[in-house]
Amino acid sequence: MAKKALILVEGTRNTGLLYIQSTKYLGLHPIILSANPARYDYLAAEGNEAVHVDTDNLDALIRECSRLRATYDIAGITSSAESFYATVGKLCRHFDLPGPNPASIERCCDKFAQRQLLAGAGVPVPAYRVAANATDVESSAAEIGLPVILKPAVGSGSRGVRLCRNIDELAEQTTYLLGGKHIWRSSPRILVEEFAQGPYYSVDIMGNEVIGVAAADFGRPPHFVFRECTYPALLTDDEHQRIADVSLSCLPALSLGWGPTNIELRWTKCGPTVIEVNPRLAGSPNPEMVQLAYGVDLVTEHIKLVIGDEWNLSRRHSHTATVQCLLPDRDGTLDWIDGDSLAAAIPGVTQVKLFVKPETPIVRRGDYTDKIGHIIAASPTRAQTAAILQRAVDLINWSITPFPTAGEREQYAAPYLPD
Ligand SMILES: Nc1ncnc2c1ncn2[C@@H]1O[C@H](COP(=O)(O)OP(=O)(O)OP(=O)(O)O)[C@@H](O)[C@H]1O
Repeated sequence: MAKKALILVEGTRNTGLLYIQSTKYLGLHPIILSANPARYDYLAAEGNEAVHVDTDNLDALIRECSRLRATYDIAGITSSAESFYATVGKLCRHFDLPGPNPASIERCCDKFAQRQLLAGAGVPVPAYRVAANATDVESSAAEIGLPVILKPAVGSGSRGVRLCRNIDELAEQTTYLLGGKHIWRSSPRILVEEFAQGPYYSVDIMGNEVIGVAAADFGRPPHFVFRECTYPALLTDDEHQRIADVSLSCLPALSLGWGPTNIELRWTKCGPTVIEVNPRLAGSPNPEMVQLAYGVDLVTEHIKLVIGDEWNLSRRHSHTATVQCLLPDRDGTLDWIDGDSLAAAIPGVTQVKLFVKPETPIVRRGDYTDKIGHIIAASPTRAQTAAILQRAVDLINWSITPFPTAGEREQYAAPYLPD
């Protein structure tokens, strides 16, 4: 009998590995299709099967999956990467496998189209405009009123997202987005949005069911780099219900509801306001934290759905899990970083990850790549988790020597390619 395999189209820095591990846990053989398998260090390290293919080309992907079908029983196709999730939907349709609706995913990934659909359905969203040039940005900001958020209409990881508090910041960010530093995959479109002020919440939905709600905060403005995130968010029953209701109202508005959806909100003076609907699982470490807090393994349950099995979303416990991100306070060369082993040895610390090695240049871009590591702690109570995490964080130290010349900073701050 042919071996059962799960095809993963590309991946993400951390969640991709979770998908591989869950695939194996379910007794399936993972096969990764990638335009550049070398970009995932976890592929070589674990001896996983990777096939080199142009993942931007649907026909090439169909050919490759057809070829693999000669050897394997393909149980399902999925991805942890948002930019390939619509393609996954098309592949699933082609091979008659369970999968997301590709048209819904495509619409949802366009933040302007998403805003229009949500606003049209009466879901609370910040005021928004779309702009293609500096003049449009200025007039949109004038209509909405400062402060505003500027962000690319398509993107993830907070890349290019910035709070603009005055005209100078607005001009600076417009130049950044349109002046060649930001890489656009299609013609530039900038969203200009009202700054929805208030606490931030992230909601994990599977199908039509809210599984978890986290509260998070960010490093220093004008950027939005996650600093800390806790499951479950501290909410009254009524607040939880209002967040769940607004979140679930996004699904019919966007024709979503198959598999995982992650919704980001802020609780403004008008109540829960939707910042973004992501038509996929939240990125790592959220799935790990959902497992610690509620005992539900979202990645494994997603794969069960993908291969046509029944998922089990029942909560097994109610703990508090918090991640603290390690954010550098300056640019320069990382001389050393230590304390990770000591921190990891503290009971209740479940994960200590460092993403950088000594001698690495650190250039903060104001997005998710600024994180140099994170620590996760979990325990049955909120107070205990906070105390464990504080002990662990206090053990991690590092030193960064500023770059000697501005030129050196520029050299490392060269534009980077999207995932
Ligand atoms: N209009 C807004 N009002 C308030 N905060 C906002 C607004 N737009 C974006 N943000 C903040 O910026 C962060 C990143 O924005 P957004 O989610 O749109 O970008 P992204 O690139 O899709 O990021 P991610 O992949 O993390 O979801 C949000 O988590 C939110 O905290």
